[in-house]
Amino acid sequence: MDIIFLRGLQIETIIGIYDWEREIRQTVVLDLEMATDIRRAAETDDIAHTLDYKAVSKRLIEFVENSQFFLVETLAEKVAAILLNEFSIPWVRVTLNKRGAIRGASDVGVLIERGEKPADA
Ligand SMILES: Nc1nc2c(c(=O)[nH]1)N=C([C@H](O)[C@@H](O)CO)CN2
Repeated sequence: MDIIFLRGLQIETIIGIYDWEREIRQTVVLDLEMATDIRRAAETDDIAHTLDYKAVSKRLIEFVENSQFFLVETLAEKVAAILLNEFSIPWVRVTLNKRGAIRGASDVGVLIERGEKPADA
């Protein structure tokens, strides 16, 4: 199984359970691992035969910037669903970091895996 990864995608959004969090935008950081067979693209050297990580980042920036969820769990689940359903990715690992949300901790968030890992061809 091959993986296309995208790390450290910072997006500003409304997220949080407290009243003050509904009034401001906070940064979430996405790390993505997306199962994709890259061999055809490597043979043909053609973007049409692979997952376009630029298209993924554009779609997620647009979605997350316009979202207003309370929980990091909900946002991570929605991000995973977009990847599986709109980009036909069979398996994803999504790490959503609400950096700095907990005093004394550098990072907090969720890591989820969704879909089925393809068997190696
Ligand atoms: N499991 C979770 N716990 C908490 C969340 C969350 O989204 N999932 N959110 C908060 C607050 O919004 C926090 O991030 C603000 O400091 C608290 N716990």
